[in-house]
Amino acid sequence: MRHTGQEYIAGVLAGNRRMVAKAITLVESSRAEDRLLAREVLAGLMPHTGGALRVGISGPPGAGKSTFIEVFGLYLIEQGLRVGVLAVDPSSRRSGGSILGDKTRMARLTGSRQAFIRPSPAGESLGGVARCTRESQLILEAAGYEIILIETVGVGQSETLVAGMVDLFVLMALPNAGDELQGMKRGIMELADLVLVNKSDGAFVDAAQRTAGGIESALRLLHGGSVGWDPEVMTISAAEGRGLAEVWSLFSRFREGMTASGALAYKRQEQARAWMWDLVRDGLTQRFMAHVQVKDILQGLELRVVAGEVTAVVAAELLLDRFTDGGGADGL
Ligand SMILES: Nc1nc2c(ncn2[C@@H]2O[C@H](COP(=O)(O)OP(=O)(O)OP(=O)(O)O)[C@@H](O)[C@H]2O)c(=O)[nH]1
Repeated sequence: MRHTGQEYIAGVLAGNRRMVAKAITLVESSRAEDRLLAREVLAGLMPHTGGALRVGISGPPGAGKSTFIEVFGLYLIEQGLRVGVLAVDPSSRRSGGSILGDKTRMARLTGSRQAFIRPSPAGESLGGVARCTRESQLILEAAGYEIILIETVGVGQSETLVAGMVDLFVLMALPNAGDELQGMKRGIMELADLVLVNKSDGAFVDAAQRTAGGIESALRLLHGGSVGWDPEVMTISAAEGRGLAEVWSLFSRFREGMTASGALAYKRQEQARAWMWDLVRDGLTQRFMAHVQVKDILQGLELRVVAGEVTAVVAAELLLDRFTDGGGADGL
């Protein structure tokens, strides 16, 4: 049965898990009628959002992100909090599976009534995944989830997207004394508000300390992280559940400090502004590609550009003219 916008809104605000799941399915749909309904639902929920701490977690495969999210999520629940977990996983398109896709990986957290875990939507472009994740985040906030953890796998573009939708961005690293930055690109290190060197247990404790020291020096030179916050480095062991209270206390310190200084409000305002422009750009591209007059000549023109018969500049101008006045001089 199809629900009305009001039913979605009331269900989500009441924290009804089934309605939360359905509302996320709704925003994941790209059908025109679903988009219209999703817009109504999101507008109704909007005044009830913004209360959660939004955290992005990234790092190379095998760093222990899933293990950490499971134990940290359970720790937060013990503190009386409700936790939402989302993923931005561009690889889910190809493999069909995804981070979080396999629920056995976070079995205990998945089983908790205080947690809501949603894998990355499949079959979407990275921009599409980002849109769904942003909208799902709003739904979870309106439903009363107080901490939203957004996991992403380290492939560059997805980190930048996630960093653009969260308050605090965490990078997870492995103890590896020989290569303290572990091939992490400078641009990604610059996004980090906190670097967690995981697996600081057993034989890895010393290596983890050395890695943390190396990363600390690198961070000092980078001057990265959120405006108004100096990035920090900590060693933890997700497997042994060590460091969870310290991570939570850092999150709280981040939120309090950034709220008091106004930096968090400013960051969110700028994120909203950038999000709007992302949507305008995406929408324009979609409309451009679907424009009849543009479609008429697009393919042929592209081939002529590739063949060197028409310059890119002339071709682009011609296409844009067609788009804006539906005609344009065909002076080729
Ligand atoms: N020794 C040790 N092993 C850990 C720790 N955390 C995770 N692991 C192990 O490291 C492996 C990878 O952990 P995951 O949590 O799946 O890592 P991930 O970063 O989510 O990996 P991807 O989803 O592939 O990106 C698993 O075998 C974990 O059991 C830790 O703190 N100490």
